[in-house]
Amino acid sequence: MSTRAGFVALIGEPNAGKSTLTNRMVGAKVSIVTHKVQTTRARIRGVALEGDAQIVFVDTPGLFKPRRRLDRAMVAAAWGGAADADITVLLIEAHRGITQGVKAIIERLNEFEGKQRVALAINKIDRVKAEELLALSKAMNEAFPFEQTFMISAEKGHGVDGLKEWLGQEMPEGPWLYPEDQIADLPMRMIAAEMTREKLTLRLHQELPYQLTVETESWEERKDGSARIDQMIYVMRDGHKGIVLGNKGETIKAISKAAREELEEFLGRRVHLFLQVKVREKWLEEAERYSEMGLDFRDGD
Ligand SMILES: Nc1nc2c(ncn2[C@@H]2O[C@H](COP(=O)(O)OP(=O)(O)OP(=O)(O)O)[C@@H](O)[C@H]2O)c(=O)[nH]1
Repeated sequence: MSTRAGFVALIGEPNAGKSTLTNRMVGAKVSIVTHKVQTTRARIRGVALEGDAQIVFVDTPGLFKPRRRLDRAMVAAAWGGAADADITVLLIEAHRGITQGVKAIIERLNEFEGKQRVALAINKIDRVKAEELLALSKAMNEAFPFEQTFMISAEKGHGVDGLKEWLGQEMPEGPWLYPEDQIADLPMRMIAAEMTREKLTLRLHQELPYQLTVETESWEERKDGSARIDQMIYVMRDGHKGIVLGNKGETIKAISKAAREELEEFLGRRVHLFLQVKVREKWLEEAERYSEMGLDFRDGD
């Protein structure tokens, strides 16, 4: 069977319904909310299956009109995420029409000059009358040549199947990006490891974050309702170990604190997190490391 897989960037103003739409497409399956795309430009909202296609929805945060330099840089990064995606879906709210925010997004879309495939999804159609909807769709298509226009209610489910079907068909041929069983329910141990890896990525510079991996080694539920979680950070060189630990262990302490706080928030209870660092020169070649990450390890890859 030939499979398809690709990325769909969901863009839209805050509150447009991006999360509601993703949850609906992903269905009962848990979305990988914490997983960052390696570039850290985009966040994965969820992975949906449509026939033989795997659709990875990525978020492009912060689509607002930037004033400060930093904000502009963030917005540029967000648009980078959209440029990397196979298809971009602009989600707008039917009852709000073409707002200033939507206008600004269209302006940016026009800068892609036809290099990016863009579809329009008018959401919350349950809040407007049919005539209004048609007028909005016409005005939007005059402002930008959308490849397709979908009218949906992410909350009620109307029109969502049509959108999903179309996205599935349009994904490029290729192997799935995530193994099927991993999407359904990403084990908590892996989510916890991802959280620590994210903190390492935020704190360490250059390529180091790509040269390490984090595994949850044990997870103990305690009588008082808290959890004790032990994780191992594998690095490739002694020097890297020193960097991860930091002066007097400062770096690892800060990472551990940040990861623990996020875990506590996620789990809604107290967590005791213990991190250790081990040098494992060849972890990239060890099959076991891959299965822990939910990836297939094949000889010769
Ligand atoms: N009436 C109606 N409300 C909807 C629909 N879809 C989403 N909403 C509501 O719109 C609000 C925002 O939805 P979210 O999915 O959180 O929006 P979002 O775009 O993910 O927001 P950010 O994560 O802040 O960017 C929620 O209160 C939803 O219940 C819809 O089809 N109809």
